[in-house]
Amino acid sequence: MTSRVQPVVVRDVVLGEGRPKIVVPLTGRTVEELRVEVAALAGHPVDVVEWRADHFAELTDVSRVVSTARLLADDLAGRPLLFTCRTTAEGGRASLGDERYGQLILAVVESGAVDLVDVEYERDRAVVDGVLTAARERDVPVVASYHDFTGTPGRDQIVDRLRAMQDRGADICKIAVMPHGPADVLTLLEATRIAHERYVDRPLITMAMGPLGVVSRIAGQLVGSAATFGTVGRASAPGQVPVDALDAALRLLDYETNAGNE
Ligand SMILES: O=C1C[C@@](O)(C(=O)O)C[C@@H](O)[C@@H]1O
Repeated sequence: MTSRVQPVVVRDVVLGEGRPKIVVPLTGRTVEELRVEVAALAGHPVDVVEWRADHFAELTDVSRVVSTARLLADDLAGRPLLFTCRTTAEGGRASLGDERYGQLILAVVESGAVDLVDVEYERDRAVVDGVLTAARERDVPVVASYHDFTGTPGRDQIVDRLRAMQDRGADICKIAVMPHGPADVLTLLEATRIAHERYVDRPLITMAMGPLGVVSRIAGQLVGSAATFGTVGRASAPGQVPVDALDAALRLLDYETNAGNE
């Protein structure tokens, strides 16, 4: 099977090639808590760090958010930093209107402090397009995201949404769903495979959340999901597993390195 995916390279991490990359969220409320979380990453298999800024107590102070992003990037010493402000509509904590949401993300992109930025695809169209344009100018790859915390859309709906993200110019297309039974998990995996093999030529990140969905967090290489979120400390979404176990599972399922075992 040949992959048509154009990998996204952030520092020394290649998304869209080989084993899925491990992303760890930081959910501290203060600068001090965040720095403790960064220090705790030492010795763990972590490819990318996500700052879930919606947990930050000073989220409404844009310059404080930017200076904190810089500080975290320094502390991370070369590990890529993904900036995410997850709103309440998508399972996060930030209740920001479209305008303030857009201003915050734009300020972070324009600061040059982060390596990747998440934008919620369902936000106001002009806001999403504004972020995509600014990020392109600054060479900051954009992860377009969509979360359904209530259920799992049908297979074709998931595929269509991933394609729509690509058509709008996202560099990476991400969908998280909530399964209510094993069939929902299989729907998510099958939709990912179809999008990856037939329609989307850039990295995808998909997951079924909650305990039922754990298999989707380790099966990415099989179906074409380029990254998976795991924990060092607190989880940012239901079903995330600790990174050491996650890494062991990804290695076990790595069919490229298993090829010699036939
Ligand atoms: O979008 C995602 C995926 C996620 O919701 C998960 O289910 O692992 C975790 C979030 O931190 C991240 O922004």
